Amino acid sequence: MGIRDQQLTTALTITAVAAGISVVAWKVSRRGRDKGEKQIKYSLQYAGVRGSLPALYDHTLTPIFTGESPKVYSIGGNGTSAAHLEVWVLDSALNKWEEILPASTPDTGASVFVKRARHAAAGVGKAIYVIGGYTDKTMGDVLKFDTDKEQWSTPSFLGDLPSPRSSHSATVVGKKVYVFGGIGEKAALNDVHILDTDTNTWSTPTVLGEPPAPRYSHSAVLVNDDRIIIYGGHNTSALDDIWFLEVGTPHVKKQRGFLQKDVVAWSKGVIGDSPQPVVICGPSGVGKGTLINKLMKEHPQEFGFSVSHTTRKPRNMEQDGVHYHFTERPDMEAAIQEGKFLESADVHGNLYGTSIAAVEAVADAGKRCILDIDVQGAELVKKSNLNALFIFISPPSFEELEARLRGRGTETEEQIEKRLKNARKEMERSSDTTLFDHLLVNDNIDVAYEELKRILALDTAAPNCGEQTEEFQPDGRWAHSASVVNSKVLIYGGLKDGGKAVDDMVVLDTSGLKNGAPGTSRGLFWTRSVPKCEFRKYLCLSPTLSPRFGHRVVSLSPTDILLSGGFDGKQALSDSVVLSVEER
Ligand SMILES: Nc1ncnc2c1ncn2[C@@H]1O[C@H](COP(=O)(O)OP(=O)(O)OP(=O)(O)O)[C@@H](O)[C@H]1O
Ligand SMILES: Nc1nc2c(ncn2[C@@H]2O[C@H](COP(=O)(O)O)[C@@H](O)[C@H]2O)c(=O)[nH]1
Repeated sequence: MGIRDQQLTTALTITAVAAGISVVAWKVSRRGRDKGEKQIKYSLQYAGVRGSLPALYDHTLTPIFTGESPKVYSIGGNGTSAAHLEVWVLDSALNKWEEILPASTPDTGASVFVKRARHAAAGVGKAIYVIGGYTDKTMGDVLKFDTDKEQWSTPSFLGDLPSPRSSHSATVVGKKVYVFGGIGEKAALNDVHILDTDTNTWSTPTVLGEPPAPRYSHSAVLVNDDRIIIYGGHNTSALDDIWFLEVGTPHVKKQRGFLQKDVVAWSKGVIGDSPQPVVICGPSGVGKGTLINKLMKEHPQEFGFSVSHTTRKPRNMEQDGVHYHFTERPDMEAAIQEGKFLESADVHGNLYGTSIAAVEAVADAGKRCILDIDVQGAELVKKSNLNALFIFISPPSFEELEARLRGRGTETEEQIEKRLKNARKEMERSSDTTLFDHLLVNDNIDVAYEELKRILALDTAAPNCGEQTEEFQPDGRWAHSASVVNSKVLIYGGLKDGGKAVDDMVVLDTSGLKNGAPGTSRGLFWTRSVPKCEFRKYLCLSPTLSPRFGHRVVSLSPTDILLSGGFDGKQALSDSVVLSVEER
């Protein structure tokens, strides 16, 4: 089969080394949902050197699962020596690397592989798709490697292939491969392409939301099985932003059904929790606005009002942008079609709605968002990913409601009649505990206000702030690696501005992930993984694991990560190391 054995060094095995080498533990505490200290501890254990590849970087590592332990294929890359840079395989059960000399294809009589680096590779079933890359020019071809036959082919695809690019990402979700970004022939890219390996078709989906800036040498890994987390990369400088490309979230599935097209959605990652929003509902004239005004006046730093859009005309004292964004129906309908609204409804003959931007603005100010919306809107928010607290305000009697509405003197008789009619329907929902968490009767305003404050203070589900006791924001980096263990994204090495290779690991904790498209993805936390000295001590068991970039990682199991190769600034590296990550 053309496999040439390479002499391998297997001086250390996983069990031999892992035993007894307690390496590092680190702790991050934060104030959050539990209002106490939350500790995240890992210990990383050096697990063994598993043979050696040629010294190389900017290659790809692709796992193919045939049994319990995968085979990992290293393809292409740059190396100190130009030879032996086609395909290598690590049989993780046998613990050894072997070079594969791919079988020739009948039409060419030779392997169709064209030497390349900074390409992307995606393993689906037993096939590996190699997309683009760079030799002496940027490449746009797509090759397929059959791991059973150990043979390359150049498949004919339907649809348009991604434009030539290198240092892009290709992430496998089911049988689809999502290609993002990279650097093209002229500039960095931020486009998304999908390869459906079932139909051999390339397509460009409808992309919802604001995309990240163009970038290359970023990392892309799948989290929650339904979104790809993109971190860092380079454009004109090292990037430190976090993005989610949602490919199978409920929002994306809903939009797919609605638009009858393939849809993906961008959501920007935000560090820290935002306080739980509060939805205040109740019939017109019950006193929602009066209660909210009191709350905002007494706690201006804690609460922020979500300024709705409406097609209703302004009342005397109402200011545009403060009480409402007063708008024309066609404009508002167009914005709703563009997906800019969290909810919208026809209320008493006018269109009202909460824009995503209105809620984001309050959350960005670190305040707890108050939404004053009708029951239809509350139902839609309930179905969204806002995770709000729902309060229904009820009048002591229908007569009192009518008296308040008339006493306010802001509506015509016709409008009052309409609002009272709708009030009866809304009141029927007041005790629906599937929708509302609290029912508050506004009889005496001072008593009702105290009750509202009690509800808000007693809501233990609501984090009071997103503050981390250990504030930490890593510098941007590119040509790093990322892998996921238990919702934690382990980011290792890479380059920082100034062009220096680094050897630190930072961890992005996504276990508290909230919200998402069509808004931001909140609840992320950075943790400083391993104190550097400890990590070095740990690493000194493997003297060759030095600062590096252009290395590659791949998950061998839910807890074991294989890291191989890279460039330390002077030379290509040939080591392969398994990090065994234990969370306690
Ligand atoms: N507990 C109360 N006792 C007596 N009057 C009240 C009480 N609460 C509010 N009001 C009065 O009732 C009227 C309606 O209140 P408000 O405008 O706050 O209602 P709302 O629920 O916000 O109405 P809408 O949904 O139409 O905006 C106002 O004149 C207000 O001063
Ligand atoms: N579904 C939504 N309902 C909203 C929104 N903003 C306000 N409202 C509700 O409309 C009525 C009437 O308000 P008014 O200011 O004309 O008296 C009231 O019940 C509000 O709760 C919204 O964005 N979405």
